[in-house]
Amino acid sequence: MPPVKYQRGDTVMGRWPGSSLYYEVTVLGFDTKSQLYTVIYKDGTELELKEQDIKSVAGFQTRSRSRSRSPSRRRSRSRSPARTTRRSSSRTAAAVAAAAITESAPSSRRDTKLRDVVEVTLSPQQKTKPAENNSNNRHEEKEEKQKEENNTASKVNEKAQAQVEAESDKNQGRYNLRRRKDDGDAKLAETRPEQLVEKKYKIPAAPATTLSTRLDFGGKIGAYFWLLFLPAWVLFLVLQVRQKDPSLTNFPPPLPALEAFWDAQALGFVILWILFQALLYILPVGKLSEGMPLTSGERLQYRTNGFFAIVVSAVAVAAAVHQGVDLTYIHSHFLELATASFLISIFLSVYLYVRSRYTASEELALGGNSGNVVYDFFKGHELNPRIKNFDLKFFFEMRPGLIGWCLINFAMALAEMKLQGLDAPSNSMILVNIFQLLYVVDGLWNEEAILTTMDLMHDGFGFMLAFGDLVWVPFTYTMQAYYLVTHPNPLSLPALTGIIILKLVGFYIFRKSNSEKNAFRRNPLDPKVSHLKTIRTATGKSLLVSGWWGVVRHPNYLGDLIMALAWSLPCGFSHLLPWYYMIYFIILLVHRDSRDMSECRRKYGSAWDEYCRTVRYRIIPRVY
Ligand SMILES: NC(=O)C1=CN([C@@H]2O[C@H](COP(=O)(O)OP(=O)(O)OC[C@H]3O[C@@H](n4cnc5c(N)ncnc54)[C@H](OP(=O)(O)O)[C@@H]3O)[C@@H](O)[C@H]2O)C=CC1
Ligand SMILES: CC(C)=CCC[C@@H](C)[C@H]1CC=C2C3=C(CC[C@@]21C)[C@@]1(C)CC[C@H](O)C(C)(C)[C@@H]1CC3
Repeated sequence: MPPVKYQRGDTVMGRWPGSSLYYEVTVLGFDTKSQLYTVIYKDGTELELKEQDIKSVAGFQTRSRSRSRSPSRRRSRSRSPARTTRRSSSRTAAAVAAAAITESAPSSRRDTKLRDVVEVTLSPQQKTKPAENNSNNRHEEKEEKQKEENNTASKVNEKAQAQVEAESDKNQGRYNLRRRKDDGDAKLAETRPEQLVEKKYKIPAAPATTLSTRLDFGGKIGAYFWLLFLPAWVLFLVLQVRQKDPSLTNFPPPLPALEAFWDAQALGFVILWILFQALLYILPVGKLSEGMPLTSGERLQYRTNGFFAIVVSAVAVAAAVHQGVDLTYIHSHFLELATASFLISIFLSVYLYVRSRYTASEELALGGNSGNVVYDFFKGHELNPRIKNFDLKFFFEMRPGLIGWCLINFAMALAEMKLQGLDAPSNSMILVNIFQLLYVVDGLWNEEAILTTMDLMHDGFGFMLAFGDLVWVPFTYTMQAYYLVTHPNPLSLPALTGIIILKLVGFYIFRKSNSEKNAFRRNPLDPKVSHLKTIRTATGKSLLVSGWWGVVRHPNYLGDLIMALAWSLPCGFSHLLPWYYMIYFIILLVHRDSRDMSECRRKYGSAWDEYCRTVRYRIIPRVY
């Protein structure tokens, strides 16, 4: 086993996750299994870092000493990554970073015997008004920025500098990256304005479990559970919806013979469908969009021609129907098609896991790196698996399953007409079809926006997403349409109108909020979002605190949930089954919200806490 490079108690420079900024940290330990160092930043944030994200202090110090500074200023330079003072609070994060890398005095004065570390923090000047316009300080800021730009130390981080400068003229909130409380949900430690606070804290005896290693979904045991439960649940739903009376009193649904699951033709159709979508994806039609910067600073390119793909698919399906292809096959062979998709998702997940074992560590997702085969297989290890320019995660999330969902819904409408002897689908079926088609078309029209979502930016690609994209979406999101085939639910005109209004309201919130965040993440100076208030974070990125993202922390989830309600209502209240999506979606989004909270807290430290204090509710204003 190679020797451990940095020892417990060493003071080194650690990269701030998600950025290329380095701050002074103290090594708390090294986990041989995960090969990660647990380090503590001066503000008290504990993280796990890979060896390549750690550098010795010496390399940084050589560039810094040429600066002449007043003692007080020098003192303030030795603080935590995001520390703010009256003068420095308005500096760019890169400048703060430059500051952070220039001095190392306090913790190098550490008494290693006592294992104490001196933490110096300065409270923000206007902590109670985090998102106010700091225009009075503009001139001072510019001067300060100019000085920082001339400083050779700031060159260490040119990329971050450029990114942050793009945001520097915006309304900026002030933040304080203090030592975080465990329940950092908007509860910051009391701070005294304009006061230098010296704190001492002990290095824990053993490396603390940090947020970056916290395993989601119930950890390793949970991964086993979900691997079995998710396919079993899809099977249950598919068998249940086929029943004449799909109520829970008829549980469990009768299990069909093994042959009923398998149909080679169904497998062939699914493979053809995926290949057809892949072909549309690689066609040099449509825009090439850039993803968010990776930790390396690189940006991947994505062919965002999803709208083109769904239009061509619709034309192809219409042509096939016109040629006499009976799409009700999808209804009558639902189980076989689901089984075929499941097999493909297993095959894909195994491929993804195996290739992730040979992938360079900087291309791996932060999660899905537990060292446990089952957990990593489930959660996904590689962040952006690609075959040449073919991005697998992007493709599978946006194309075969999503467009397949609309195809299945359409097939259900035809099946309803056939089985109920109708000339046209029922109003309920039309609503469900149009609502969900609108959702998918909107997603594909705004395909670029997916590049700023959690899945694309943070999650690895493994079984969970592969199964989610290929099985879960097309075979469970279609439950309402499937249910309506044999369970008609006539709607009165007022009910119909009410449901349409509800859908439109949900859609408006969903679209506006997603577009606002996407526009902001792509270009904070975009006139559509440049007037919004923000909080700057130590990574150089800012957080919106007004507009939609100032109402609740996940306005997009709120809109999505309202739409989900509008999808279930056309099915009436006779059975729970068509409400399954609504119930599942509440659980999914509440869980996603808490995952995102942890991730953002890890990334943004107390700037995130500040955001949470300002925007108190997660999804539903004044309720949750
Ligand atoms: N139908 C379905 O099955 C599902 C639909 N969805 C929908 O997909 C969409 C995307 O959802 P999801 O990926 O979960 O999450 P979001 O699109 O909400 O992305 C979360 C990220 O946004 C950034 N962010 C959070 N708060 C702010 C802020 N105040 N200002 C600026 N950026 C902020 C953070 O990333 P960073 O700071 O790193 O940029 C955070 O990690 C949603 O509309 C959701 O409803 C999601 C799951 C399933
Ligand atoms: C239980 C289980 C297997 C969960 C897997 C979750 C996935 C099904 C979802 C995770 C995020 C998704 C998104 C969409 C579909 C469902 C999955 C893959 C999405 C593509 C639907 C269309 C929207 O417009 C969207 C683009 C915003 C959305 C993005 C997230």
